[in-house]
Amino acid sequence: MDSKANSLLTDENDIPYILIGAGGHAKVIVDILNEEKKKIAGFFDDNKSDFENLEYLGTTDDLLEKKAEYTGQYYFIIAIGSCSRRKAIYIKVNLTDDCYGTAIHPKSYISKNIKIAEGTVVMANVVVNSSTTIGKHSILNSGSVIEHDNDIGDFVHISPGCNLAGETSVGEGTHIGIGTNCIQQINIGSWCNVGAGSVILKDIPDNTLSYGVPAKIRKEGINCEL
Ligand SMILES: CC(=O)SCCNC(=O)CCNC(=O)[C@H](O)C(C)(C)COP(=O)(O)OP(=O)(O)OC[C@H]1O[C@@H](n2cnc3c(N)ncnc32)[C@H](O)[C@@H]1OP(=O)(O)O
Repeated sequence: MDSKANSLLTDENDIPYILIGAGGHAKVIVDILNEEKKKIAGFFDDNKSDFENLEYLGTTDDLLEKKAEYTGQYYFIIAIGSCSRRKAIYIKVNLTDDCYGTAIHPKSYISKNIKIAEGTVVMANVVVNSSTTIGKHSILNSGSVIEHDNDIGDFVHISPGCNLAGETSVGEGTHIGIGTNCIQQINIGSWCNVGAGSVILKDIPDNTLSYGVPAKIRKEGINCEL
């Protein structure tokens, strides 16, 4: 890759992005970065070398080998929908946190009074209200509403059309299924899987599968981190 042009970069907004992953989730991130008028320098993927007319840069092993030449020149996003795979790639490529950027759709509403950590992706029509914290490498998928004073962990996926009421927390790696609603002041644990269309009325412990209206625990001790 020609990095000469990058030595002329002066504005942080001009720093090009590199995606790790080239599936359906990555396609949506490409759209968001295009909407944000960000440049995309290419992608790494272990299985696919042809994606959205972007330059193929190699496998994650290649990235591991060549990462020094990318550091400080690009923002990376791990563009993989699975929470456990996203974390596994994060551990494997071992880039420092400042190597990661965010992708935030311009047609989302994000309160100025919140924190979103590096690597996180916010899709179209998302609302994030005041005093909420979103961890790193998480996904707020299309049309989800994260109310005030939420605490969303790292590697979380809030699927399209979910509504989380105020003062709710979601632990690391948890996937909340499409169209789920959650009342206020609920604690959802780490590495949980909540099924589509659930209504969460009670706290959900770590490592559980829950679903239904109201959501009930269907399986304990699941380890979707592995
Ligand atoms: C942009 C994107 O695409 S983002 C991705 C969005 N995707 C999602 O949100 C997917 C969420 N996944 C689900 O809801 C899945 O059904 C899961 C994870 C909850 C369960 O999957 P599995 O463990 O494979 O369950 P399985 O399909 O075997 O179903 C077992 C039983 O639970 C029921 N069931 C499964 N999911 C649900 C649900 N969400 N709500 C109510 N009942 C359910 C099934 O009907 C079945 O009932 P039965 O035994 O009476 O026939």
